Amino acid sequence: MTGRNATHDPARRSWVESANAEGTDFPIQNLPYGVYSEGGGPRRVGVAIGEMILNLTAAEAAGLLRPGEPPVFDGGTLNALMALGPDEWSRVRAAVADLLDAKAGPHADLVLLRQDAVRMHLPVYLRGFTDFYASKEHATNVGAMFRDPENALLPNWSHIPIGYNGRASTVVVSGTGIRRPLGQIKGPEDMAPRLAPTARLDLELELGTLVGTPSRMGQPVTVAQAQEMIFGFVLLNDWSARDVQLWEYQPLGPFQAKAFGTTIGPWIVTREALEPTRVPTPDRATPLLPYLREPTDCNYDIDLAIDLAPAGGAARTVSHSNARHLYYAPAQQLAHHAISGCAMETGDLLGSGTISGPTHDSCGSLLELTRNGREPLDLDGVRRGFLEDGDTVRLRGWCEGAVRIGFGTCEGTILPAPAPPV
Ligand SMILES: O=C(O)/C=C/C(=O)CC(=O)CC(=O)O
Ligand SMILES: [Ca+2]
Ligand SMILES: [Mg+2]
Repeated sequence: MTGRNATHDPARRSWVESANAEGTDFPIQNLPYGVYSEGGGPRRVGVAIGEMILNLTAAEAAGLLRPGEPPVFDGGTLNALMALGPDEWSRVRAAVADLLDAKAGPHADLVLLRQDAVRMHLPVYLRGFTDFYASKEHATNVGAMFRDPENALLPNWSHIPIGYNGRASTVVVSGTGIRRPLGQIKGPEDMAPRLAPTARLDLELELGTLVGTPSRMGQPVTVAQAQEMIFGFVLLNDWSARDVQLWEYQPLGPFQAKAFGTTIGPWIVTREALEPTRVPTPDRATPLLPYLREPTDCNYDIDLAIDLAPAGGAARTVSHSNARHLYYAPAQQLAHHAISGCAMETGDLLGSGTISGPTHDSCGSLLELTRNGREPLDLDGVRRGFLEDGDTVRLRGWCEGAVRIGFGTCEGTILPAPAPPV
């Protein structure tokens, strides 16, 4: 489904008053999906509306969504809906919007809860996690620091979306503590490697793409088909241990430096909600091979921000970026992932790669913002090169169009390292 429909109408209002408030991330035009529980009860699928969550598991059981069809909201994840494909995603989205429309008014079978009264969970049973490297600014900045400032971008970068296979097992929902990892470290002055807690713990500002429709093993997909396979997007923080990374990454890429934790936001903003914010990828001097060419605008104009708070201190915004800087759009990443015949599955997560913009204050990692720790940030008197125990990182994302479409927040606090195994 492309183009605008009634679910994008900026004049539409909800009977849930907080959804009509200026500045809310969750007006009736957004309707992001999440999974929550209340008081230790079972997991429910819900949709964010203003400050509230609408219980879709209950709405479906009451016959208000997809009447007569097998349920999709009773499994405690979004996977069953994601597997149904774009036509059904649109129909469900339109039905949820109708239930919440100001003209409808509350219905006795609709269960609304306050978002601050529930616990959020991973919204999807994640099958795989692949992380890309798709911001030219980030790749240039890191290449200059880790390798050669004269040839910062490796020759393959302008032709191929570079990626590595991450770990779905340690993808966690916003609010989960992140334990400082142990790893092998060998600095340039060290005679031998040692096992130690990372001293260069970093964050990475990314957008996560969730695959809905699967592809078959042995069967490549076009960029246009890949676009239709995407169910939605989440904020994503790909925590990274830079000292571990530098020692381990050649020749096969990051391994333990990025396997200890990846945080995603609780709300999946659907691709359909973001339709009005589509923009083209940046200009490129090197033409892409035909299988990677963008048939129509495949990037999204999503403002992004990083807030950092030391333990007990106030949060400061340390970077502002935008997903439109991605040189390879999510659909191009997905088409590349499937070109070998690699099967993509419902519940696969693709990290965009760190999204850095063209200016220093739009960099998406501390590695770049502090120039590898040499120029620490000043957080109201507290200096930070890399993350300390107790620090909290919060990512935010939003689109400022005719209406604001927001992602909520993606947060994590650093916990002290474990004792080494003996
Ligand atoms: O340039 C390198 O050697 C590695 C850079 C990264 O940190 C890899 C990564 O996670 C990709 C990204 O987030 O853009
Ligand atoms: Ca990354
Ligand atoms: Mg990770």
